Amino acid sequence: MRVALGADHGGYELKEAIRTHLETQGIEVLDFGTHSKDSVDYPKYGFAVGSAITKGEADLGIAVCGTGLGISMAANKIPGIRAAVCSETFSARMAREHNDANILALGARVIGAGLALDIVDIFLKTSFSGGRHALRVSLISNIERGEDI
Ligand SMILES: O=C[C@H](O)[C@H](O)[C@H](O)COP(=O)(O)O
Repeated sequence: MRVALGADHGGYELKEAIRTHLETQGIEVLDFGTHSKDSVDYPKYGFAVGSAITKGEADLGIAVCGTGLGISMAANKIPGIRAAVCSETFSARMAREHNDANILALGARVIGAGLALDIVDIFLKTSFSGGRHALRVSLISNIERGEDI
């Protein structure tokens, strides 16, 4: 599995912890920055993570900012991206099982690193369950294409 990782300055330290956590498990990480605590603009990093997925360079993504909100909003503007902000493990599991989310967004100013790493593990190990949920996800794609559903 290849995981695209990105963060702004608010998420930098958590991103570093996530990268170490994933690499320790032998998971390939594509780190799109940022690489310091200097102030940067979160849309660039949400775009980088989302683009890596839609280009097929990564299977899933993890995007971190202060709240997870701005970076997920930016990523969700890319057709085919379904970024979910999760602050607990149940939502992370459902984001994959029901919504086929391809980016996990985390708020480094919202939750601690211990919980964040549990959320990451659950997000990455859970598969989309398909079935009735596949139709619903396809309806989201229809909206992206400007179709009336
Ligand atoms: O949704 C946006 C993120 O939470 C940003 O990390 C946050 O807005 C950055 O704020 P500041 O520039 O005050 O560190």
